[in-house]
Amino acid sequence: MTDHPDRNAWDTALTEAVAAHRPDLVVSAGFMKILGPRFLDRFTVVNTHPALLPAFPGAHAVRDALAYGVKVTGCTVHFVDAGVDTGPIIAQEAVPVRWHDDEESLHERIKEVERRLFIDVVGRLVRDGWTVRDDRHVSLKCKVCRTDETEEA
Ligand SMILES: Nc1nc2c(c(=O)[nH]1)N[C@@H](CN(C=O)c1ccc(C(=O)N[C@@H](CCC(=O)O)C(=O)O)cc1)CN2
Ligand SMILES: NCC(=O)N[C@@H]1O[C@H](COP(=O)([O-])[O-])[C@@H](O)[C@H]1O
Repeated sequence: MTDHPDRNAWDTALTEAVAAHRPDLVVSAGFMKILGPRFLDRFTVVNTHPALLPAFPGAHAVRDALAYGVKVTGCTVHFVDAGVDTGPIIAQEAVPVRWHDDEESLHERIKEVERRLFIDVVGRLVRDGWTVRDDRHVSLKCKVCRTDETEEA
């Protein structure tokens, strides 16, 4: 971002650079910048966040969860919208907080879950598709039974 005069110019440059690859889906993990409106208008973006949203949004989720004293945290895979970690939630998984945890140990345990969950969810999104109800509620399609997962619930 320091190579551009402002966020708008960065947003435009990033959009054009990624568009050259013609992605069907953009995924972000550890991308620590807020994506701009031009980028989000052009691409569907999926992000992994190291907390159980809506709890602990932002750039320091693991630190904030520890400071709050939660006993359970986790990770969230979500679509990215113009807000900060406010996009529709696709999947979540809980991770227990241990009494001896510090930010590094807890974050590493969360990452172990993310590495599996993120890959699984992105794979299912691109293979089987998804639906979003009321602009908020995401259902992954079940290829075998050809229904939305939530219809089975
Ligand atoms: N428009 C969006 N862009 C991004 C989102 C999002 O939800 N909406 N998620 C992030 C990833 N992320 C959390 O998962 C996240 C990353 C960074 C920040 C943040 O506050 N960044 C600051 C700079 C912080 C720093 O450099 O330490 C900033 O951009 O001003 C919040 C959430 C991916 N992009
Ligand atoms: N708010 C965004 C955020 O905190 N993202 C987090 O950065 C880590 C990247 O791990 P890595 O550096 O080992 O790839 C991941 O835990 C991801 O959820």
